[in-house]
Amino acid sequence: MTKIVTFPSPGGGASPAKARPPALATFRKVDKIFKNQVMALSGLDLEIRTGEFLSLLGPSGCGKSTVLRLLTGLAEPSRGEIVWSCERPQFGFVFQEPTLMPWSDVFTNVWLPLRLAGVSKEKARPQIEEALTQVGLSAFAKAYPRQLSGGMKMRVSIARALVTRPQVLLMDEPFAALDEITRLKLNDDLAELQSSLNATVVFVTHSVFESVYLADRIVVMAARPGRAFAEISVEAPPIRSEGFRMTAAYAETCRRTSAALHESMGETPASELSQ
Ligand SMILES: Nc1ncnc2c1ncn2[C@@H]1O[C@H](COP(=O)(O)OP(=O)(O)OP(=O)(O)O)[C@@H](O)[C@H]1O
Repeated sequence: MTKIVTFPSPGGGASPAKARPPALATFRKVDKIFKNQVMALSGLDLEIRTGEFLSLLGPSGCGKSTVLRLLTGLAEPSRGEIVWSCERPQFGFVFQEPTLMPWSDVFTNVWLPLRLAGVSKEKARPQIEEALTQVGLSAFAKAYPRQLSGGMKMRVSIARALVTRPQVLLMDEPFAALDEITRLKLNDDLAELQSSLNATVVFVTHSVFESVYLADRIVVMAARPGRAFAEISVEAPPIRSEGFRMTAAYAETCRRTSAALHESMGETPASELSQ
C-alpha cells in the first residue's frame, strides 16, 4: 500500500495550519492500464483542491501527464474513480512546447481556443487583450512567433490557455525546454500571475526547486506504476518572489522534497549518504 508522508507533520509546523480548501476533484484508487498493457497508474489517491497551486513531481514515466489526461476526460480510469465536487470545469492547457501557429501573429494565436468555440475575433478581442496583459505581451500582439524569444513564445502559450478564463490551468512541464535564466524569470511571472488568477493550477515538473518555489502543495509520485508517495505542504508568503528563494524555509523544503523524490525512486537521499 502507498505510504503518504506529509511535511510538515501534522501539528509539527512552525506556522499555524492554514484552512484546507475544499476538494475540487478526488482520485480514488485509480489504475490506468493502456491498451499495450502498460500500467501507468496503480491505486492513485489524489485530491485536487479548489484554488490551490498543486505540483506533481516525479520521475519520468510515473504517470504525471496521464493524471492530467484523466482530469480532462481525454482518458478514463481503468479502475477506481475520479469524483468531482462540481461539473467538470473549463480547462486551460500549457505544454512543454508552445505549439504556436507560425503563420499567425500573437493575437491570432491567442484567439485560437475561442475561435474553435465559434467566437469571432472582434467579440473575443477583450478577452485576448486581457490574456496578453496578464502575460505582459500587450505590445507584441502583432508580432509573429519567429520574432519572439523562447520565453515570450511560452508566455503566448500561457495567454492562449488563459483566454477562455479557465477554472483549472493544467501545465505539463511548461518551462522544461527553456534556459535556466528564462525559466527563473517565468517562475517569478507565474507566481505573480497565480496570485491574481482565480484558478486552480496543476503543474507537472521534474524540478524540485520549481515545485517548491511555485506550489502550495507538492505530491511526489512513485516510479511506474505511478501512485502518490509523499505530500509536502509549502509554507511560504502568499505571493512568492525572488526573496523566498533565499530563505531557510525554502532550502529546508527543497531538501525534504528532494529526499522524498529519491525515496520514491527507491534511492537513498544524498543528504543521508553524507551523514
Ligand atoms: N497512450 C499511451 N499508450 C501506451 N502507453 C502510454 C500511453 N501514454 C502514456 N503511456 C505510458 O504510460 C507511462 C506514463 O506516461 P506519462 O506520460 O503519464 O508519464 P510522465 O510521468 O508524464 O512522464 P514524463 O515525465 O517523461 O513526461 C509511460 O510508461 C508511458 O510510456
